[in-house]
Amino acid sequence: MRIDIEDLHVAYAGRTVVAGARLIAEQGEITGLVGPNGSGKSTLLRTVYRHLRPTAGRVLLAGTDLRELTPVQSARHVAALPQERDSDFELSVREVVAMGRTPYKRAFAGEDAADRDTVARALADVGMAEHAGRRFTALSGGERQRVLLARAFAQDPDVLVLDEPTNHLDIRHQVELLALLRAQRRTTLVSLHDLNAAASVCDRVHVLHAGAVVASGPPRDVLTPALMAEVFGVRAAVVDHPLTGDPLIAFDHRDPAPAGNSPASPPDLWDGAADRRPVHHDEGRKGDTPGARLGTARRHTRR
Ligand SMILES: Nc1ncnc2c1ncn2[C@@H]1O[C@H](COP(=O)(O)OP(=O)(O)OP(=O)(O)O)[C@@H](O)[C@H]1O
Repeated sequence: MRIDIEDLHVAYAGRTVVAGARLIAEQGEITGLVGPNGSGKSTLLRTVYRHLRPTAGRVLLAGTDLRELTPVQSARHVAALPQERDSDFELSVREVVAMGRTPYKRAFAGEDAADRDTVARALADVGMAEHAGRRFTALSGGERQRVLLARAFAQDPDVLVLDEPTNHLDIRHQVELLALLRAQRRTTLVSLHDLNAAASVCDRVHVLHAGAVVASGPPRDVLTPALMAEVFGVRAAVVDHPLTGDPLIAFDHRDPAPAGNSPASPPDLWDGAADRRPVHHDEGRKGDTPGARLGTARRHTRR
């Protein structure tokens, strides 16, 4: 199922933190959301899993405004791994994962064989099958993370919304999780701080800056040295990964900001104040905004 986010505005106590964000997560693709701290990634994702209501704009699920669906209807289609990881369940690991089946159950109905299979598969997918009987609160941060991800998988959703799913995971489990997302081919909208992970796993990425999407497209087109400098305020080179051929962003950890450069305020990212359209690399792509090109961003060459 495709997700369309149209001119989304979200405010906390009257303070707008997402201002006119617009993006598409295509059916079966992995769509990445990247951006500096506080740029609005979690806030945008919260509107997709209905933790927050937009102050303006819409979120469409396969063309239907989410507000037209009941919470149960949307929970049958959209599962989330939120950033606020509820962690005080006095439940077993298996019971936490079984909560993912709730949208499919009548009140007080028990589990059937299909539910049990789905829960077992979800636990196995995240490598937690042998911990099924343990108390959730006795797990490490990374283990809890994997259990909450299994709960989202157990919901058997068309759309996965994942806020920093690799947080707390060691590198092996990060790689396994990203491989699993790729293999599942569900519509996935995922925020990631690890730009190299985003470059290797995402079909396309959207860069949020101060609540607006300022660049969109395949990772190789978007995650350029110019964007690293202008949005993140760091020096970086982009090379081909020697093992995979994916873009590999090599950061200069010794010298954070390029000489004389600090992260730009959003309007500086547009070419021309009269035409404040964000930078997209999907020109001609149905439903995406055609736009100006960011500074020295490179043209798409691969993928
Ligand atoms: N519950 C809240 N109440 C008030 N303001 C909030 C709340 N949650 C986030 N904000 C503010 O909204 C802005 C966007 O925050 P958000 O968490 O969406 O950013 P983010 O891009 O996910 O950040 P990070 O990379 O640090 O996780 C920030 O200025 C933040 O302080």
